[in-house]
Amino acid sequence: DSKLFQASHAGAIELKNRVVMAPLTRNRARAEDDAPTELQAEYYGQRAGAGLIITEASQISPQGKGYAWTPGIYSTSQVDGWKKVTSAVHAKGGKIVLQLWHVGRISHPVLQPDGVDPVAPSAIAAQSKTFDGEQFVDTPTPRALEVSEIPGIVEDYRKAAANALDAGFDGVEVHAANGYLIDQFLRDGSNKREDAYGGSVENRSRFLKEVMDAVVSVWGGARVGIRLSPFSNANDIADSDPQQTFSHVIRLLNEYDLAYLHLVEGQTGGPRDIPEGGDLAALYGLFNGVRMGNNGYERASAIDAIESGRLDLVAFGRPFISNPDLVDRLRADAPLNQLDPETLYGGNEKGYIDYPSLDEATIAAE
Ligand SMILES: C=C(C(=O)O)c1ccccc1
Repeated sequence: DSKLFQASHAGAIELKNRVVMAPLTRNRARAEDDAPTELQAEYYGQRAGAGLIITEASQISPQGKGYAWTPGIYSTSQVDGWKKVTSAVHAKGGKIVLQLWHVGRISHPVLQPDGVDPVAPSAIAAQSKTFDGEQFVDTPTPRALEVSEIPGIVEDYRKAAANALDAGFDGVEVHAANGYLIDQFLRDGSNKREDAYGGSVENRSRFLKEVMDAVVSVWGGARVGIRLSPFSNANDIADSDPQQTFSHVIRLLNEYDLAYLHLVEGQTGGPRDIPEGGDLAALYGLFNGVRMGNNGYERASAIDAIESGRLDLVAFGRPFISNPDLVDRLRADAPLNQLDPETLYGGNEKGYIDYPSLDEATIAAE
């Protein structure tokens, strides 16, 4: 058996193998209250063969919502929904952490409470779109946050982290990637503030530090992971020197003794190329804990990444959508179900909980 299938850990979280289900937005939360239901419990329960499941991004507050039908982690009904999910995964011997999300400027007034403008570090629109439940709409120019509003958002992260603890998760992942709020603060393309939260890399990392202080105060570092996408331009995010910015960020993160560092390697869900001056290995090398890599991994490249020591854990996104039993298939080097691109986002159980596992598929083929 390859080391990919051997037991491991992410901080205090014991894992039965080194295969991680990456966070995947599927836009299927219950419409009236953005809460997970039995449908999500079935979906995640089917995928409990993963060493670790990271849930889809879940907004920490109504202000943190940026797409139709994504789940929240700020209300009682949402926590009750997530309890169904964690129970289903634990019943199958799985481990699961929740990804804490605030979209910042990647939203639209129709998705915001009272139709207000989305917020961000600076009033700079992303050249991006979001889905409002009917159609794709351009993300508008956001309102720049007042310094006085920042403690309230940090408190929303703390409360959301506490809600995830109540819901029975094994930990949480802070979503600091893909051009959402934390990433908007980190990168100088989106953060033009002239106060303590902007300018130097220390100042641009201040919001992240305050969020980590809050989340770690609830969970302890050993059950908190973080996702970064140093070289991605998802949602029109950009930085003039990502290697310097993220080297500073990773050194800052070392003080928390986190469960893991999760890096998107290259463009999110796209090419794995690293831009001139970028050095992924150097970034992983700065981190003092477990290293998790994602983006386009397959069986051979995942085995190589683990056995070469370059990574400790490998996260798979799209393969887990169409293969609930991905770990069994990778171990057996069995064929994988193809993904149906039409049912990735939105909809119901079709393309969500109806992908067959190996034994079902074999029986069906007989
Ligand atoms: C949370 C997302 C991310 O991190 O990119 C996301 C959101 C909408 C569609 C796909 C992915």
